[in-house]
Amino acid sequence: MRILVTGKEGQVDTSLQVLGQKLGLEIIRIGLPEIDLSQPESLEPPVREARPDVIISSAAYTAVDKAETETELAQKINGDAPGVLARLAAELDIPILHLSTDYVFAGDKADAYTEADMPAPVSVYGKTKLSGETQIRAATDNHVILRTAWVYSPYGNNFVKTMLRLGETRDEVSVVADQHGCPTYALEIARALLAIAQQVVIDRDPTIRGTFHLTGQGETTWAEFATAIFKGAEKRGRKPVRVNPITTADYPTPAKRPANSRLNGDKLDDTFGLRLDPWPTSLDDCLDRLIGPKEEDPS
Ligand SMILES: NC(=O)C1=CN([C@@H]2O[C@H](COP(=O)(O)OP(=O)(O)OC[C@H]3O[C@@H](n4cnc5c(N)ncnc54)[C@H](OP(=O)(O)O)[C@@H]3O)[C@@H](O)[C@H]2O)C=CC1
Ligand SMILES: Cc1cn([C@H]2C[C@H](O)[C@@H](COP(=O)(O)OP(=O)(O)O[C@H]3O[C@@H](C)C(=O)[C@@H](O)[C@H]3O)O2)c(=O)[nH]c1=O
Repeated sequence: MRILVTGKEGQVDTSLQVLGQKLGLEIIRIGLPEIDLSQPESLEPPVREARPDVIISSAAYTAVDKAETETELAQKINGDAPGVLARLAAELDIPILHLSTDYVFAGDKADAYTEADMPAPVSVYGKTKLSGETQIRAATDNHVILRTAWVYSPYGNNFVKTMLRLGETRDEVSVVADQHGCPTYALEIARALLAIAQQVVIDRDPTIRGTFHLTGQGETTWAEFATAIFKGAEKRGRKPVRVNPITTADYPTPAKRPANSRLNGDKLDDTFGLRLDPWPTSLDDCLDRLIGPKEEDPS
């Protein structure tokens, strides 16, 4: 099976490459400089040439705060490029898997969001990602849109790596404690994407198409997540770092973020029999890869 993936240095595309190689799958990654999603038509030649069995649309403009001022660029990359990719998938009569985000939701719901809930993004990033979803749905029914959240991994940039970097020079870090979500490990996303890709390539059943939520099991806040990262790092020989829990108002940012962006993953489990590992289990694996194994307990 030939799997075309957009993105070359990102968290999910690298995880797909790492896992795909292990499983003996042919992963073809396309990205800068040969294609530039801000010029979506640049996708056409490499996609046609690759003749893939399935497309995974992973690349995106993910700088949430910068998107507030680079609105047009974010719209081209997150909104229009997935639309072009989906039209190409339709023309080639192949399925497209696309990653979207928890930030399509406003964050004012008390419970975890389901696929039946109405998106109402509060940031430019969220709005442009929602536009990508809409353009994909308009282009082809042969799609699987997977909304994920709070992605971390040994690759690219993410919150875990930011905390570890800050912890090198500080004894205390202030982190917001009133935003709730589900940290998700990119290698687990890759595992799910490859399993779903294999199913949709051989099975045209419309019930395994549509929109699904895909996050690590469990929920937390950024402050609790940071605490777990520093505890895990300490078990691997790093110095202790205290987390000072603060409110969103104490940490002003250009982009507004949802207070609650927890996603309910039941539909994915019911449809594909897939549940990702709990986030603390995946965080352990990520820290093993970033720092090394836990030190022996002397007792
Ligand atoms: N990160 C997160 O917390 C979350 C991510 N998602 C979604 O999951 C998907 C994967 O995210 P993740 O792997 O973390 O993203 P990353 O930011 O790690 O990677 C994004 C990839 O997109 C590429 N890219 C950006 N701009 C362009 C462009 N103009 N032309 C070609 N390629 C470009 C980047 O290339 P380069 O490195 O060269 O810039 C990089 O390979 C995205 O669709 C994202 O919206 C959803 C929820 C949470
Ligand atoms: C670095 C830092 C961040 N924060 C806050 C800011 C923010 O509210 C929260 C997370 O910060 P970040 O900027 O790392 O994360 P952010 O860019 O908001 O992450 C989002 O990325 C996009 C791509 C998504 O799709 C989302 O699911 C989500 O993962 O933590 C602190 O409170 N203290 C800190 O020292």
